[in-house]
Amino acid sequence: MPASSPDDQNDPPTPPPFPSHRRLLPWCARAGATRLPVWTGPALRDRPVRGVRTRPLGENRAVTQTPAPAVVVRGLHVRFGDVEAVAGVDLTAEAGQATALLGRNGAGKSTTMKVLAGVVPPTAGEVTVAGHDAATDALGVKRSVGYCPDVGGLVPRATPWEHLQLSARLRRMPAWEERGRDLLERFELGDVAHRVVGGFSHGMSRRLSVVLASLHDPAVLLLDEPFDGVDPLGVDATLEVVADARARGACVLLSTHLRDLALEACGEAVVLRGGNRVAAMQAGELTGEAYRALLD
Ligand SMILES: Nc1ncnc2c1ncn2[C@@H]1O[C@H](COP(=O)(O)OP(=O)(O)OP(=O)(O)O)[C@@H](O)[C@H]1O
Repeated sequence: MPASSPDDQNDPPTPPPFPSHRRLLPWCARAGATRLPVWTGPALRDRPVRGVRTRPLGENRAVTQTPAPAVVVRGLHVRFGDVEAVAGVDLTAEAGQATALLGRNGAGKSTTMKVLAGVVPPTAGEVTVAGHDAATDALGVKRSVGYCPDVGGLVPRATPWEHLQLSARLRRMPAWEERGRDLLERFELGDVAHRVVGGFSHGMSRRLSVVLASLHDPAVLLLDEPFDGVDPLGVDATLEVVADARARGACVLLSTHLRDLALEACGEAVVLRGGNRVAAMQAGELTGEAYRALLD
């Protein structure tokens, strides 16, 4: 049996999964590569390179369109022991729409998001996400959504690349590496792709959580406080992910305290107070004055 096939001689060996661009070029030279492996390299946005993929997120990717409305919530109640966290929320969100969830601390935003993500069951009411009933088909809900929780969700001893690998494996995604690299680059996490996240700053962890939520192009994207502690470049990357999701027909729900960013990201706004929905309107109508009046 020959030591190597003709293909082996022509093809360079497989590169490490996420090499830094500095290590990649010597590797190609050593391997006698006649072609570069697919690699975007850091600072892609600032330094376009010939032959490097610059496809905008979302382009050429198949999307599972769900019939509108993608999210329906009717009379949602969530109780934790004696605490009524959500006390009668109604909400409808269409495919291709982004809706901001606003309200003071303890208003019930995160709890509503958790129900939409299929991680907390509704105590009462009707919740349908991408056609799946949250009370009876939590797994169907989980499969349809990408969820960035307000806190936690990351494994401190794993790296961003390992988080992506795990997420892709759980979702049985056959080809995800290029998408993963694109997202890490856009969120300026490419250089720390192999660093354990236990040492990440709060903003870095937030950015990685948005990356993980959007990796699989979910039909419903749920972002709970994605801007919290995030720098302006991270904010831009998050706005881009939201715009991309809307463009491919996904439904986005985004919880935040930052009214200005909510208006920038979303066309619709829902305001919660004391676990109740107190307003639903076009985001442009939510002036600072109107918002303050709704909070009091
Ligand atoms: N697991 C829990 N056990 C008991 N009470 C809870 C639990 N989760 C939430 N709550 C309570 O439910 C209410 C709503 O909390 P929630 O986190 O949904 O509010 P929020 O609008 O997201 O607030 P914030 O803006 O501060 O994140 C609060 O009174 C909170 O203390």
